[in-house]
Amino acid sequence: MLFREFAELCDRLETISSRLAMTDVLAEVFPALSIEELPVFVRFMRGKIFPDWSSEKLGFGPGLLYEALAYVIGKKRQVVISAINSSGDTGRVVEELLEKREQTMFFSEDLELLEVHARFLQMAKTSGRKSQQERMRSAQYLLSNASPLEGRYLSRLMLEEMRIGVGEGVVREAVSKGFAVPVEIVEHAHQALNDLGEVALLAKTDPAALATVHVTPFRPVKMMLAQAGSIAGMVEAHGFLAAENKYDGSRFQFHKAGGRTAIYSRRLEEMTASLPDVVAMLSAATDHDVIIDGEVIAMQDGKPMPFQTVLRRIRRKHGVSDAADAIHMQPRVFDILVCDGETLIDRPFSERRKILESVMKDFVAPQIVSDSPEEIETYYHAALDNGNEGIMLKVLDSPYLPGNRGKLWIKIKPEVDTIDLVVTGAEWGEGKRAKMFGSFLLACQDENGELLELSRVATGIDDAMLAELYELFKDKIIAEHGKTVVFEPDVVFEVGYAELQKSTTYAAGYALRFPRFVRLRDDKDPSEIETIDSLFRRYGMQNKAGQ
Ligand SMILES: Nc1ncnc2c1ncn2[C@@H]1O[C@H](COP(=O)(O)OP(=O)(O)OP(=O)(O)O)[C@@H](O)[C@H]1O
Repeated sequence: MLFREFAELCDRLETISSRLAMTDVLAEVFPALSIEELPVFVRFMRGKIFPDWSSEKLGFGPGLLYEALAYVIGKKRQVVISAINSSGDTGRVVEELLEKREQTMFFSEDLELLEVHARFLQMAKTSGRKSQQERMRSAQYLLSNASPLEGRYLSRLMLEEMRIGVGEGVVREAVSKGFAVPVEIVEHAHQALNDLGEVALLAKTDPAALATVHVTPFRPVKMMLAQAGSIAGMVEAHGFLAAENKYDGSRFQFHKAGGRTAIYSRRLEEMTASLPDVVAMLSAATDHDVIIDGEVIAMQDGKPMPFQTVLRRIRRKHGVSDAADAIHMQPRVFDILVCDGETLIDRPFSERRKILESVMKDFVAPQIVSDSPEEIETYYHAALDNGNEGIMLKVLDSPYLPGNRGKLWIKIKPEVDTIDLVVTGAEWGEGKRAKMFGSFLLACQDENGELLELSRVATGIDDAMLAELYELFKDKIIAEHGKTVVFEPDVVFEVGYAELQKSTTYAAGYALRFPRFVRLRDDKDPSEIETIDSLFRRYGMQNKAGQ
């Protein structure tokens, strides 16, 4: 497949709003692709270069893209930056700039889809002193040979944001339709493999194998998540339940196989290097090859320390052993996904729990099993008294559903109205804070993952946190004009507020009254932020409550 054909298809998909119509287009294309092209194509559609389980990064930020483009169109970098600053859509700007380039600067070599992919892999692999230059050269090569339309999608791929509205669900349905495999089997395989590219490839080459896929060591799967609910409601629906502390720490997935170990964050980033102490503790606690789910907390004098302390440790890249001495981390494990090569995610939770207890000599999270609302209520208050966030209630016969936020896990915690939003920009501070960011611009998302801004937050951030935020955001600046900076939308804030108001100032149509920073949630992926739908529900509930 030529990259031009891929770009034309993306352009077409961008104009289609019906899910079904999108599915049909993809279901027709998938079977026609070669076995090399299919996984690449599927990942590209979703704006991905690597499988979702991979920690690999292209290492290509907006800065490099602007520079490569400036070279290709024979203009100054500033020309590119101002064009991008005045639009929100980098892909379209790249397209327009390529349209205006002088024809002598266009080398019309047809780019193949696989060749583009190979170049990306090469860009990701380069390391060392000359790596930026090498990445730049590859980007220049690709953009020089690209038509304007190809440029739109090349640049979006480089920044890993496709914006063509093709969600995971559409791809799964298209795989199901294109290769005549039941959609439940595609979904299950996707949960276990965490890579739609490989799922599509298996559907093409060995559909029978799709039904029996395994969770594989060192390919993390998404974590199972919880909804809010009530103790009474859960007991009524299920009778006997498991209740555990809801630890106020950071989620992890620990993998051990064949003498190798690794630990991954909720965002599936490998954290082995920043948590060597936790890895060593977990590894010593079992003689088996396992994939284990848990939460790591920081302890002082027998009490959990604030969640922010845990994240600070995790973010740390240098001086890890000093940090490990200063902050004592403790894992708590509560689920097991694989044991000695056997995938356990489809087994009932109660069985997995028995296996977990039999293979882990330590760190297993305490649990009660009860059908008494009073007993669970008492357990909940004890959990809070011991510095936990609340409790988790889990259905005993539930499978482990990677990435699912369903009713099988319910969280019970004190009511606090906070909201998770992604930071899209900031303003430089004033006076003694002139070298720090003063206020942060926040956004929620619509159903396609488009970001819609809805407030600024400046309150509730102390000097130490401001300094920490500066360190975190300084490498995420995409553009800057005057006092305003635009960030790559990558960091999530949890924000409190007094009230939700309708607004004509912000794109979301709502604004937060008295927003205040509660905490940094850089363990959360931006895809997990508040949606317009849930904002709408919040607004409705708030007004109902006020009547
Ligand atoms: N015993 C436990 N079992 C499962 N998850 C636990 C447990 N203790 C703590 N957790 C944490 O609770 C989270 C599940 O709650 P939820 O799905 O609402 O995530 P969350 O958005 O981080 O929740 P919140 O915003 O309330 O902290 C898990 O991601 C995990 O990090």
